[in-house]
Amino acid sequence: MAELAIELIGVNKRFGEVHANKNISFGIRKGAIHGIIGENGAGKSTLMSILYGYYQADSGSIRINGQEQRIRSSQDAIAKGIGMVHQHFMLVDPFTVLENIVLGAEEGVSLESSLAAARRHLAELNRDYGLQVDPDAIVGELGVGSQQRVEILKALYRGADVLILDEPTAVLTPQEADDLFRILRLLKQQGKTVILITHKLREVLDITDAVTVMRAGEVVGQVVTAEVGKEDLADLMVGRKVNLQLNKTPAKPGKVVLSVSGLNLVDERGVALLKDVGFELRAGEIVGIAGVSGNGQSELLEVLSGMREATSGSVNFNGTELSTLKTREPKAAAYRKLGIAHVPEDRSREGLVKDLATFENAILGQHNDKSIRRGWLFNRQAIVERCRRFIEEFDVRPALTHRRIGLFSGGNQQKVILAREIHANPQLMLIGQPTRGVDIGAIEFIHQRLLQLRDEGKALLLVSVELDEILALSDRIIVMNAGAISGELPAAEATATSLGLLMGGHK
Ligand SMILES: Nc1ncnc2c1ncn2[C@@H]1O[C@H](COP(=O)(O)OP(=O)(O)OP(=O)(O)O)[C@@H](O)[C@H]1O
Repeated sequence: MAELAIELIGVNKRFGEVHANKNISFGIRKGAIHGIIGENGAGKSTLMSILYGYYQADSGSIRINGQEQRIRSSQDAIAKGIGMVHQHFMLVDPFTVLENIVLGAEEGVSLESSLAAARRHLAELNRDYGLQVDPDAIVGELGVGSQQRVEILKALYRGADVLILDEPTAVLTPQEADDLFRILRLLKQQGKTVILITHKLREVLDITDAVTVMRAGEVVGQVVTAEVGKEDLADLMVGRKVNLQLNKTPAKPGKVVLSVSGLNLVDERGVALLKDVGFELRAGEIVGIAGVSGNGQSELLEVLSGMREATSGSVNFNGTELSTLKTREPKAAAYRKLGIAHVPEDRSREGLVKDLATFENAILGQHNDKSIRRGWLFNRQAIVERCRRFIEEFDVRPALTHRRIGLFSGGNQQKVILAREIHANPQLMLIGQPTRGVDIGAIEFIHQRLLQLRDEGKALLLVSVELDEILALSDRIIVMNAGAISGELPAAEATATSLGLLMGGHK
């Protein structure tokens, strides 16, 4: 049997009443790609944060290459050969790749000599691992896929033998994800150990050698990937049978609810973010907007939800021209009153107030709703009661109305936002990345709920970087590239490849 790179033995971690890691024990083989999967809140990130020295375990021990080690900080983890690529990159945008890589790893030598040595070392790493990163490129000007490669380079430069990647493909196109996997396979070939946290079972099956499955803080399975299928993994994760196939009947589109034409948005630096965007959306249909992040989809949602003013163009919602709408309140509030709900892409910044309790978040944007007021005052009991219903219907875990929402895992936060927005009974729902970072059980639930809304006659505009999601839910698909619409396809005719090409700007 191959040696173990990492062994976790009886690791426990509590955050107050939440037992995030319960007596976790398992090993990771040297030179393997090891997947860690589990529902939201299962404890994956906590465990990896312990391994990377962010948190200290309450009890238990860690062996690296057979030696028991205490990892007191991230610097300590790096010194012991563990590197981590986070979901949110930790790079300095105005610096070059080379400067980013040297930053913090100068080790007392002069910057000049360390830069020259780093350049040589970088060229070797680039060659050995097929990373193809230009050392002189400005990081802020690189695409997401390249920035991720810079993070990998940074970890390798610091001597990582074990590389932890936390949901690395969440922001990548299918082509970029394939490229990342090529790199991970090269790392494996060269004897590196890779730990991959992901919610995507297809990736787990494609690339990992073994998988650890976590549920509610515990390890509930440790399997050899070649011996299992997608359904086995899904069932293990969720603890019940999961229906991976969506039950979707053909749409019955009704009247036009949203009509957008000639929409342009130019930012304060004169950069065109939206270019002559136009489309229609009908009641009872889901239109998906596919695209690599940063190609105008976010700005489109911002304009349609009233958070940002377009430079020119027309947005007509149910006969009301929104671009010239006169209101005394903020536009976003006025749009809500007209019947537009919004599930924002960045849920923690725009969808929630992290320091407020769940019940307070359950009514954001709906403060004028008479059923939760007593004259000028709020009816606190009614608000908590409404929140309790949301928690029950959407299976929010833990089921605590007064817990700070920021302490919930991403998937559970998303359920609270969806419950709130659906409760407003809108005619149009603008939905950004509905299942980003959300586990498979919750995705199943959210997808069914969105289809149900469609079948009830709502119009849904769905922005997602997940092509599988766009393909599964949409009736029509619009692709955006560089701020413009690069194509439109009926969902039945679209494939990941045809969309991927349009996303890259190929017509
Ligand atoms: N700093 C913290 N303070 C309090 N509770 C926390 C903290 N970090 C995590 N938790 C709680 O610990 C549990 C495990 O969270 P963790 O982030 O490890 O799960 P996860 O499996 O990584 O979930 P996800 O897939 O959503 O990223 C959750 O209930 C979470 O709310």
